[in-house]
Parts: sequence; C-alpha cells; structure tokens
Amino acid sequence: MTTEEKIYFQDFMPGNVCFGCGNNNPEGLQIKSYWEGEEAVCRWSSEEKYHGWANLLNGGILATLIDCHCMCSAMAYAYKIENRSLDSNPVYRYATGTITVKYLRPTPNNKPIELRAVVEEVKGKKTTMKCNVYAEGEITAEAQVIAIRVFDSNQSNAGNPFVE
Ligand SMILES: CCCCCCCCCC(=O)SCCNC(=O)CCNC(=O)[C@H](O)C(C)(C)COP(=O)(O)OP(=O)(O)OC[C@H]1O[C@@H](n2cnc3c(N)ncnc32)[C@H](O)[C@@H]1OP(=O)(O)O
Repeated sequence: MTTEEKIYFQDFMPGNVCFGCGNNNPEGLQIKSYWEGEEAVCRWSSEEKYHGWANLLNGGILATLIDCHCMCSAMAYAYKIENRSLDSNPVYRYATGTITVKYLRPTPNNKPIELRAVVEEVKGKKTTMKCNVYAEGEITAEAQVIAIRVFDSNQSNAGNPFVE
C-alpha cells in the first residue's frame, strides 16, 4: 500500500489568524482540509471545552468547522480548476456569504468527526458548496455554503484580509 502525503489547504494561507482555520491562531480550532478525489475532507477531534450538552458538540462550533472548511476548500478549488498549485499566484481568499446548517442528529463531542465538502457551482466570484458532517460513518449535519472571493492578488485595489 502506498502512503500519499496530504496537502493541507491551510498550510498555504500564511498569516491566517482565523479562529477556525488559522495556522496562526494557537487558541483556534486549527482545522486541516485536503482533497480526496472531488471531495474536500476535514477530520477533526474536539475537546471537552467545545461541548454543548455533555459529550455533544456545540452547534456553533460545528458551524464554524463547516464554514472554515468550506472557505478553504473554495480557495483550493479555485486553484485546482486553474490547474495550479496552492503556493502559486494569484492569491485568492474567500469569506462566507451565506451558511445554512441542517442539524440532523446530535454530533458527538468525544469522537472524531469528518466533514466532506463538494463544490456545486462556481459563478464569477461566488462558489456554492455542500458539506456533510459524519460521526462514526453516520451523517449528523448537512450544510449549504456560499463562499465569495474577497481577495485576488491580481487586483491592485484589493487588501489581503489575512495579512496585517
Ligand atoms: C477584502 C475584505 C474582506 C472582508 C471579509 C472578511 C471576512 C473575514 C473572514 C470571515 O470571518 S468570513 C465569515 C463572516 N463573513 C463576513 O464577514 C462577510 C461579510 N460580507 C461581505 O464582506 C460581503 O457582503 C461579501 C464579500 C460576502 C459580498 O460582497 P460583494 O460586494 O463581494 O458581493 P457582490 O455584491 O459583488 O456580489 C457578488 C455575487 O455574490 C452574491 N452574494 C453577495 N453577497 C452574498 C451573500 N452574503 N450570500 C450569498 N451570495 C452573496 C451576489 O448575489 C452576487 O452573485 P451573482 O454574481 O450571482 O449576482
């Protein structure tokens, strides 16, 4: 069996202090997202401080995980369809326009969870995505997310929100 080294999208976002996805936020959730075929995957293990009810994940934290996973994945997808690596130029960054989460059943806080996102449509600077959350193989939430490209280093009038 071959072991393929994963390429994590967040490792190509220097200066990212975001609570959900920033490598530069030591107090943050520090998610890591990567491609498995057409799906962007994030595996994450919680801590007790993120519980809602005992042993159940807080719904806002879950929404943050979905949100950040999808923003980073929208970015990675944009590079992918331009057939270039994540360390290439131009640099793109995305912000959440809309997120809708359907909480289907309680998500455990004491077991690893998996987020799987796919891009449904790219239209201009808007990327529409679907993201499912699984715990022990069971779906616990499904989300529709709209990511908007807010930074394009090709455009001189843009400011990179991740750099001070
Ligand atoms: C460069 C500065 C960046 C500032 C953002 C910092 C975000 C920090 C990271 C986060 O924490 S993200 C989580 C919170 N999200 C935000 O704070 C985003 C706040 N909202 C905005 O900054 C703007 O409303 C947004 C960038 C999302 C959109 O403004 P634009 O002026 O770029 O949108 P525009 O009016 O040009 O519309 C472009 C397309 O996107 C669609 N759109 C705009 N806002 C939308 C929205 N909120 N939801 C869904 N779709 C939206 C719009 O309909 C249109 O679609 P069509 O091309 O099909 O016509």
